Amino acid sequence: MLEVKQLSKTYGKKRVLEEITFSLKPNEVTCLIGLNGAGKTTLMDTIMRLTPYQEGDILLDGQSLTVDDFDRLTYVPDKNIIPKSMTIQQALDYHGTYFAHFNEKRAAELLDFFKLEREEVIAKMSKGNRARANLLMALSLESDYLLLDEPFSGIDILTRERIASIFTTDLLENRGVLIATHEIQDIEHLVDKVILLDDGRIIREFYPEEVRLTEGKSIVDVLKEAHGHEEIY
Ligand SMILES: Nc1ncnc2c1ncn2[C@@H]1O[C@H](COP(=O)(O)OP(=O)(O)OP(=O)(O)O)[C@@H](O)[C@H]1O
Repeated sequence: MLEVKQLSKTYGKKRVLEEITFSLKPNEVTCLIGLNGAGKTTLMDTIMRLTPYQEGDILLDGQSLTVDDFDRLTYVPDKNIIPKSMTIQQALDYHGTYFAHFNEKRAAELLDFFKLEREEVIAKMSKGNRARANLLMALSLESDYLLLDEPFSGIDILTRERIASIFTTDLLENRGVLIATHEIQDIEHLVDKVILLDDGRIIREFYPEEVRLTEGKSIVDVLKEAHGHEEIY
């Protein structure tokens, strides 16, 4: 289990994460939602130690996360992670050379799933195909937890559906997934747990299936309600 405990972070004098506590379990898809600037990317960057934090702890299976643990976590940030001059094949070779936990068989399955060609050059690909290529590289690495920041941003509905459908295949095995997205409707049916961030704080953590059954509300309803916009949005 990956646990974030009482995590607080400031940028200069501004506190952007405030006593964040939650956990990710294997086999569970957790969706991180919140309006622009709520702190979703900062939280992911902080977990991955791309930016320092001031208070709190991040634990993996009960022990504080160390640099040796980072091959158990894969992060797909909200930007292209592959040098644009590379072909898909070159990027796969690069990953195979530098990451001991690269799984070539998995990469071949994902190429097929995402309908990508090995000779395609990243620079010449559409945004949607680049998003698929990023996921291809990330998911070809064996890891226990997957952190995805806005994997659907700027991507057409069919490509979004194709990407989202990866969660229903066994290509993810039993990873714990944290996914930050504004495209909530695309993954509503796949999400086990939701964390609602507002201004650096968790203001609600819930199981959408439970909320649907007991309150008749969707994830978007809960988000709108939290911000007092039941009628508009
Ligand atoms: N490098 C930085 N320096 C200073 N402040 C920053 C920096 N990065 C982010 N922030 C601030 O931290 C807060 C959280 O930003 P963050 O990008 O994490 O939000 P987000 O929820 O991911 O937003 P979005 O949905 O727009 O991607 C914002 O107030 C933002 O201005």
